[in-house]
Amino acid sequence: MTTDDPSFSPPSFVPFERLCLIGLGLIGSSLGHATRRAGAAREIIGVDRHQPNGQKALEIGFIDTLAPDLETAVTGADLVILATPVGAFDAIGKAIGPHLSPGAIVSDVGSVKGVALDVLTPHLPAHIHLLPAHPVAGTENSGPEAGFASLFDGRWSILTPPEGSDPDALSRLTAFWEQLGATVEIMTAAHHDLVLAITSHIPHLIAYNIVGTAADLETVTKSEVIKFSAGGFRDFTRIAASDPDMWRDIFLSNKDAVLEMLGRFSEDLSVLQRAIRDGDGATLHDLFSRTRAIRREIIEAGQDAAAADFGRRPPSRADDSKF
Ligand SMILES: NC(=O)C1=CN([C@@H]2O[C@H](COP(=O)(O)OP(=O)(O)OC[C@H]3O[C@@H](n4cnc5c(N)ncnc54)[C@H](O)[C@@H]3O)[C@@H](O)[C@H]2O)C=CC1
Ligand SMILES: O=C(O)C(=O)Cc1ccc(O)cc1
Repeated sequence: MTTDDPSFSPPSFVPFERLCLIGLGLIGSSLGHATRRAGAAREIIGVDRHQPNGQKALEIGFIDTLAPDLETAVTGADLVILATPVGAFDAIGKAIGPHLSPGAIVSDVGSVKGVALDVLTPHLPAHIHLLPAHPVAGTENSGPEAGFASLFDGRWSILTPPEGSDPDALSRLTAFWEQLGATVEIMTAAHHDLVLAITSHIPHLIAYNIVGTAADLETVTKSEVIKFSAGGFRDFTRIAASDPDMWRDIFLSNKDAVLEMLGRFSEDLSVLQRAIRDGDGATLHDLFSRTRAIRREIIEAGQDAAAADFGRRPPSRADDSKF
């Protein structure tokens, strides 16, 4: 755990009795596999709106029981994790609120954290510990068959506890993520959403846009785009293959931070546009040299930006003063 708050006690590992996973796709299934591997919960209950995904989860075996509905799923659970697109959180919070066990921890894995606090808080009784989380680990794939136990190994899991959160509950959730292989970082939801807007959300928007632009060109055929796609474009197509529901919800719920970062991005893009128009090679070369140095720093710190290594934490803390 990396936190400056002196009120936290070092996490000790006590497995949860009953983990409830709401949403059994890529992240829900990875949570199930990783929890089993670590022995971090004695029992795993799953529920999914899409019946075939629930059945598949049982068949693969990363849950013990498939609940017929949300109310049954959360009954008796001491840890409930929402692993659905963030747009579903409001309705789920409303449905589970009255059925949660006293003292249960409610968490999530959503890619936007302000929304988790805003929409879940009003639905939860005072005895519930709401502790939102975001594992910075994933792939472009979806569904229960896409998950795997090592997804969180060596990755960051960012926790965004609201002010006044119970230190023991926070300590237990921290220990849980550490058992799953992640390193926990604690920050405010607002700061998380700003940082992830530039490191994850805008890159996805750029990928969706560039692949869309290429697909819509009149003078270049789609088969030419496929045939001659160079490495850079292929990387964009991987990211642009990410789940449409999930990413629609991310952009709609992190609107302010994404628009703020998009404004900066557009300004910088205009500078490049002007440099190209003016034949200003020095400006282009200066930027490309600076960005090449950043890539080298990431690699030296052990954070290879290759797809499979997205979000992997460095072996020692990287100097993040430049980011
Ligand atoms: N895909 C990724 O790489 C990462 C995703 N996340 C976050 O994790 C969450 C889940 O994403 P994935 O697992 O990738 O999505 P996914 O599409 O693989 O799985 C989502 C599952 O939730 C189910 N679901 C949707 N609405 C539901 C509802 N109202 N009640 C019950 N089940 C419902 C779907 O049927 C599906 O099985 C999202 O909030 C996303 O922002 C976080 C880190 C990485
Ligand atoms: O596959 C990739 O490149 C990703 O970016 C995965 C990812 C998607 C969403 C997140 O909130 C965190 C990680």
